[in-house]
Parts: sequence; C-alpha cells; structure tokens
Amino acid sequence: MPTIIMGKLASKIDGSIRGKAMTFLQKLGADDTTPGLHVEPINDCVDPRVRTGRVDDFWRAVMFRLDGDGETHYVIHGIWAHDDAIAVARRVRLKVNPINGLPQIDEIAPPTAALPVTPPAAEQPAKPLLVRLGHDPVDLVETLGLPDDIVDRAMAAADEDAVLDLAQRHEGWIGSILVDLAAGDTVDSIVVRMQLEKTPPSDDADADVLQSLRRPAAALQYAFIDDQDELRRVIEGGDFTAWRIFLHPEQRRYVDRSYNGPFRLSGGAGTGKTVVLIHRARSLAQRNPDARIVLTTFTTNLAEALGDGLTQLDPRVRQAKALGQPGVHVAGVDALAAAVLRGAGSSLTEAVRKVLGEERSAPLARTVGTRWREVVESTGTTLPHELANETFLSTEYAHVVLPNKIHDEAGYLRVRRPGRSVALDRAKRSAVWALISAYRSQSRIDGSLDFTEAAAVAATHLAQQGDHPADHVLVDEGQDLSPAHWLFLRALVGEHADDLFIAEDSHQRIYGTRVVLGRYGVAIVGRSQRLTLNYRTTAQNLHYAMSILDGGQYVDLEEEGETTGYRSARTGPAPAIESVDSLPGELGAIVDHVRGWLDDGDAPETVAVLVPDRFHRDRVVTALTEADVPARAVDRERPQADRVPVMTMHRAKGTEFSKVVLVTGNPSPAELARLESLDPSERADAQLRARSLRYVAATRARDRLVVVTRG
Ligand SMILES: Nc1ncnc2c1ncn2[C@@H]1O[C@H](COP(=O)(O)OP(=O)(O)OP(=O)(O)O)[C@@H](O)[C@H]1O
Repeated sequence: MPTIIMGKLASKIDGSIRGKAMTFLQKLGADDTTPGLHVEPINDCVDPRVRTGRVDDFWRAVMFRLDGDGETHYVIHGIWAHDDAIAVARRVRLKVNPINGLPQIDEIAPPTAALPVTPPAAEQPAKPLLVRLGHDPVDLVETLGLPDDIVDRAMAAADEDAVLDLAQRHEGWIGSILVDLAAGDTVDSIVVRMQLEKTPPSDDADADVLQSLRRPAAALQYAFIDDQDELRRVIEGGDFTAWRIFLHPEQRRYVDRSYNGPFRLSGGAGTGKTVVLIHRARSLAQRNPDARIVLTTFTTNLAEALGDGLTQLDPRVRQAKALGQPGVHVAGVDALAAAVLRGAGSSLTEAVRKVLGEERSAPLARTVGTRWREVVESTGTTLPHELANETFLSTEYAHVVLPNKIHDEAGYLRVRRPGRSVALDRAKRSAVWALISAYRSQSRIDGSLDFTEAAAVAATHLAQQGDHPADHVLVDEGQDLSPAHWLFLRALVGEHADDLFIAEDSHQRIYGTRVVLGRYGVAIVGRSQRLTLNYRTTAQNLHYAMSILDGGQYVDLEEEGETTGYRSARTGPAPAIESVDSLPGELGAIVDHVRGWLDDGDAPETVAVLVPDRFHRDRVVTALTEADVPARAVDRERPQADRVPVMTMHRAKGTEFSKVVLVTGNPSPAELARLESLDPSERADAQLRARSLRYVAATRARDRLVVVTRG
C-alpha cells in the first residue's frame, strides 16, 4: 500500500473539495492502481516523478511518486483546477537541497502570480535589513542552502516587514529561515536550530529524497500519514490545526528528547509551549502505554483546553479518568491535590498534623477566599497597614509558613525567609504570627483548608506514603504556581528521567508571587531552553504587546532575568489604539468594531472582547446584545459557537482569537487604595502583574487588535 506524505500546501484544501480530496487520497493510500484515480505521468515535465491524479472532473492533484525503501510513496504537492494542475505539474521538481539536506521543490518556469518587486537598494533611504545586519549573500546560499533568487529578494528587502512578507510566501524551512534572519539571528545559530546538515547523495535518488523528508526540519512542511483517521484529521483541520502535524524542528526536539530530570521550556506568548506539551504527552503515552502521565496547569479552564487539544491532536491517546491510571490524566493542579486528599482516607489526619501542627475535622472543605480580610478586620493588630493586608499575609503564608511546616510562633521566629523582600523584626514577626494563628483558628472551626494548604497537605501525604501516582508530570503555565504546588508536583512523581517537564513564561505571571523552583525540590540544573518564534500573533501585534513589558524587571523560575527577543512569522495591520473619555464612549467603540467585523463576515466566536473585570464584562454583553450583536459572557464555561465571547483578561489566558478588542480600563478607587496600602516591593510586584495581564490579553489576537483606553 502506498504511503501518503502530505505537503502543508496540499493540506490547505478549499472547504468545497475536502470531501472529494479525502476520497481520492484514501483510495490512493489503499491502491494507486484503482480505476478512476487516473494516476498519470505528464509529458514535458521537469521531474519524471511527478504525477497527476483525478479528484473529480474539475480538480487534479499534483504529486511526486517515490519508490525508495522498497515501497511506493506519494508526496502530495497540492490540488488545482485541471489546467492549472497540468501547468504546475510540468514545472515542479522535488529534490534534496545539496547544502542543508532538506527537501526542496523548485519551480522551473516562472510562477504565474507576480511577486511584488522590492525597490533596489540604491533607491532606499537606508540599506536593506539583511545588509545592515551584515549578511553575505554567498553565506546564505552556501551555508543555509537558500535558493539564489530568494536570497536576492531577501537581501533587497528594506526592513523586517518586507523580509517577513517574503517569508510568508514560502512554506517550510525556507520561510522559517527567513523569519530567523529578519529577527537578527546569525547564520550559525540558524544552522543549529534547524539542524541543517549536508548529506552525500547515494545511488538511489528516491531513497535520498525520502530520507530528506524524514529530517526534523522537513516536518515544518511534510507529514507522513499513518492511517485513514489521521488523513481525515489533516484534511478537515486544514491550516487551523497545522500545529498538530507540522512541528518546528525545535518543537520536535522538546517533544521527543529524554531528560535526565526536570526540564523547563520557557517562551513568550504564542511560541507553541502548549503545543509541545500536548505532543510530548502523546509521545510519552505512545512510548509506554502503561505510563501514568499527568498533564496539568493552573486553572480548570486551562486544563479543559489542554484536554481538548490532546483529543484534537490524537483521539487515540488514552485519557485517564483518574490520577494513578495508565494514560494521560489532564487536570488543574488544585483538582489533582483535591483528588489526592479524597483518596487519602484516615492517613490524611497525620499529613494535616505534619503541615499545620493540628487536626482538621473535615479537611476536604475549602476555606472562604475572604478569610484573610476578615481576620485582619476582626483582629486588633499593631502591624502597619503594609503588613496587615491580604496580599502580604497570604504570600508570607504560602512562601514561608507552609513550605517550612511552621506550627507555632517559636518556629516562625526562627525560620529563614529567603526571597521575601519585606523585612520583619522580631516584634513584627510575632504580630504577623498572631494573624496567621487567627487565620488557622477560623479554618479549624469550619474544618477547611485553603488551596495552598491543600496542596501542601497532599504533598506531605504522598511523601509519607512513599507513593508516586505519576510516572511523568507535564506542567503548563508554570509561572503561576505556588511553592505548595511545586512541593505537591514534586511528590506526585519520583525522581527519575523525564519526571517533570515545565512550560512557563514569566512575562505571563498574573497570579501569586515569583517562585524559585530550586527551593522546592525541583532542580533544573542546566536543563532549560527557550522558544522564540511566535506562531499566533502578527509582528505588529507582538511589538505592541512587548512594549507593555518595557522597563519591567522579570525574573524566571531559576532566578535568571527574563529576556524578550521573540519573533513572529506573520505581518498584519498595526494595532489600533482608541482613547475614549467615558463608559458610553467605551461601549460605543466596542460595539462599532465588533459589528464592523461581523458585517465583514467574521464568525462571532473568532472575535472577542477582553475586559478588566466582571463589571465591565456584563456591561459590554448588555451593550452588544442591545445593538443586536450576539454576545455572551464567558466565565467558567467554554466559549459558545455563534456568540462573541466577552471575558475578563484573566479568563482569556490560554485562549486565542482572530480579532480582539482589548478594553484596558482604569483601576477603581478601591483598587488604587489597596495598592497604596501595600509595601513598596509588593506594590511593584502587583504593578508588574497588572502589566503582565495586559500583555497576556494583547497576545490573544492573531490578526487584528484594537485597544480601547480611557483618556
Ligand atoms: N508548529 C506549528 N505550526 C503551526 N502553528 C503552530 C505551531 N506551533 C504552535 N502553533 C500555533 O501557535 C499558537 C500558539 O501556540 P501555543 O498555545 O502552544 O503557544 P503558547 O506558547 O502555549 O502560548 P501562550 O503562552 O500564549 O498560552 C496556536 O494557535 C498554535 O496552534
């Protein structure tokens, strides 16, 4: 049976012929001699391996037949109307690039669509970008293997946008290298990232091409299709689900490689961290179907999205319903801790005693979120307001008290507080402990644990049982997790190869306080890498989003300063920034933009409005509904088809839309008063989180971003 190798261009089949294309490719994959397929060579073609096949009366597929490795393979190049297909088939040639060993399709005759001509360098005010960056065209041809004509155009392209425009015209490794060059990468670093390597030709040319198609960088553009279900998913998903099939060689490496302990993958918004995690979960499950794999993240909504992504990637992957079962168990980190507590039975009492130094009658109940505030308000305290507040106390509790299993004042007076920027003398420590003690007393009365206590108790329970219910733990949004979460995840899985794989972006920390992993038993020691290519956002939207972070001091999970330097492969219009002076003005601007997009034919669920809080959200939904725009507030539930989702910026984490209206709003007087009452270091951290939140929100837009601000 022939093997189908799907080209990325071919996977972007027009919706109207998907069904017929599917039938054609299914039959081809079963038997290429089936009558009606008309798999035929073409006269006067430059590559004798080229074939056309009949999709229907009107449409023809253009393919290359390869007979290497003792098998027949068809590389599907694309589907065109009959006459166009014949013209394409005559001029295309599939070869191995002699410099970098990758598959390359040359078009011998000039393409029909004329490419825009970049003005020659002499007429430009400044030297073209790649000249300014010091690139030598000979190097681009002889070291990277770029075709001469593309190098000529790239060297003449005035600026980053012009190089990116050129990149967008070329699928696969050529486009990817152009994006790297536009971002200022050196030729040597590109050779390493793309794993480029000369391969000497053998005497079997077809086998050589097949080998090149199996190279990691070829996966940017070509996919070997295993079975009919996979074929259906590729064709039905089209470009939208390209992430399932066409991985960047760097992504592929993080999916497949084994690490001798915890590994950390950082990267800006939209650089494909979640995609790597989902592929890695599948890969681990395929390698060992008995493995107990946990895929987790900060919230239940994000976990649902991970589960959906895994199903979309491969519905054959077994998703385990419960922790400890073989397969991939997808759940939020607090839900995992709760499951451990539920399953602990009577031995939970001992774990609670170890962590809190006391018992809880019903430790499965959840402490109310307002408890710190209530305690501060009802307890006479000598502490200044910058310490007697929920932010300081909850952070002190989560970062110092719980991880150190402090039970009493004496223990708290002795404990070291590394990383805590607010200094405390002995008297202040005593007064802080009095509030913590009051907090615990209240929770003892209602028999509850808060989220961090639950994670700390679950960690202790697992450690005392010596039981590790997971073989591999994959974590998304690692920057938002608390110390107790890390202790818990560390206890969930034993210390061995591929135990923890952590995706994180410190620019996206919108909850909690910065954590240093090494303090909680997660030793990365040199096993960390960064993704830099943004797949989601246009270069223009990305520049705007990065500008929100300018000047902020961001530190990652290993205490290293966070860098930026992300690049995008796509260009588009600059974000529109619209200043309004009132709530009605704000609502009017939102309605106008959303209605305009829907009138232009955008599907409602591909357009979103992101707002600072629930108050704004409900006002926006009302305004859109009154203007006959179908809209819906999205909170815990999934967004709904046929409705414009309106959600808070926090809820928008992990989502993406084609077009976004981002409403930045101004902090309320109550919020300003709250910030004012904080210790300066905690205020600075709160302001950093507020910036991160806007960065998260601005990076949800794939194509268009409108920012509505209050003047
Ligand atoms: N190899 C790829 N080919 C095509 N699209 C890709 C690829 N990798 C990722 N993408 C797309 O890029 C977008 C961002 O990917 P993903 O959500 O994994 O990024 P992320 O780094 O987790 O982002 P964030 O931190 O903002 O949540 C998604 O639409 C995804 O489908």
